[in-house]
Amino acid sequence: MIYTCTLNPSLDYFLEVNDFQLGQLNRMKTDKKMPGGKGVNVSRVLRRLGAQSVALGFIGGFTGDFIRRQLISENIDTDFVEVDGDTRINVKIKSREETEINGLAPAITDEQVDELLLKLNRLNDRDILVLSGSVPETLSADIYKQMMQQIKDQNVKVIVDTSGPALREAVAARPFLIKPNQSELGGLFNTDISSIEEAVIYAKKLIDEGAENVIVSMGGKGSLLVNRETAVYAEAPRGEVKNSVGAGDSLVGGFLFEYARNGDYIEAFRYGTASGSATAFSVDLCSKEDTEALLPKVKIHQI
Ligand SMILES: Nc1ncnc2c1ncn2[C@@H]1O[C@H](COP(=O)(O)OP(=O)(O)OP(=O)(O)O)[C@@H](O)[C@H]1O
Ligand SMILES: O=P(O)(O)OC[C@@]1(O)O[C@H](CO)[C@@H](O)[C@@H]1O
Repeated sequence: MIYTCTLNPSLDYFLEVNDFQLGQLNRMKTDKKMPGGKGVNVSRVLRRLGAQSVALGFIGGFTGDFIRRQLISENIDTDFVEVDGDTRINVKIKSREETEINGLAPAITDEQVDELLLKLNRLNDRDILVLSGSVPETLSADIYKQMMQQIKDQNVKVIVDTSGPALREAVAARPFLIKPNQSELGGLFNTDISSIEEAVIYAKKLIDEGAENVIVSMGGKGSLLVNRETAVYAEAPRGEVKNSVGAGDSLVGGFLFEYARNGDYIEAFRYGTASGSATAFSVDLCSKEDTEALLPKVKIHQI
């Protein structure tokens, strides 16, 4: 089974404004509320592609209820820990440019953390655990590392998609896969990464620090897969971008879906890149049909 864990999920409030003006009254053209947070998106992508998963993490309040109800309506299993405050609302403004304002997490107690950690005891070597998204302010930045250390003898494959100190700490616990985007990768080394060659150099440093596979997502430029054996670049297909929120989560979901199906890294990488692009070209997350139509357009280059 694939488990996704979202410590900081969100109700994503998407709104479209014709010509967004800072400091003015703007009126919306359209709006939409969606369950969000990186692990939640991975679960939704997996479902759309045809795979089951269990969504773990913390939810609370009316926004948390909304997320749970939406996931259940999409036939996604949930096993969240309830917290007292409301799950945050993240605002995604689409105008000439995309602007995001992500909210603050509700407080989480030590008992609630223990309740989540207890759920990990049931995982075994046939399971995959996706630890995705930011760490709530009230939790320790090394929480992902702690979770991985707790289950290290259960031989679970762990994927980590986060940034900053939480990612740096998690790398030391030897994840199967990490997926920083270009700026998150640069952020780990206090540098700006501007080329594929530079991204390979820094991805290799993360392999030396403990990650087994590193996928660097680079928006419209595509993505990079680096491990001890290979370094490959996938050129993303071109198309009209409708909403890039969740493109990175779709890359993770698509990779996992195909990897769980046939165990081939390169084909999984191609599928993930196509899923990311299919999401960027859709209003919601990718569909299986759109993803598979893009597969032949993802060009893989050995580096
Ligand atoms: N403009 C685009 N055109 C084509 N493909 C895209 C575009 N933007 C994203 N993608 C696809 O989606 C993948 C992931 O995108 P990106 O690097 O933006 O992830 P991210 O920054 O983690 O996104 P998010 O945090 O919103 O989920 C890319 O590797 C690419 O395959
Ligand atoms: O604040 P975080 O946890 O880093 O990111 C949260 C978020 O921006 O990421 C998802 C897209 O990847 C959205 O659904 C959600 O709003």
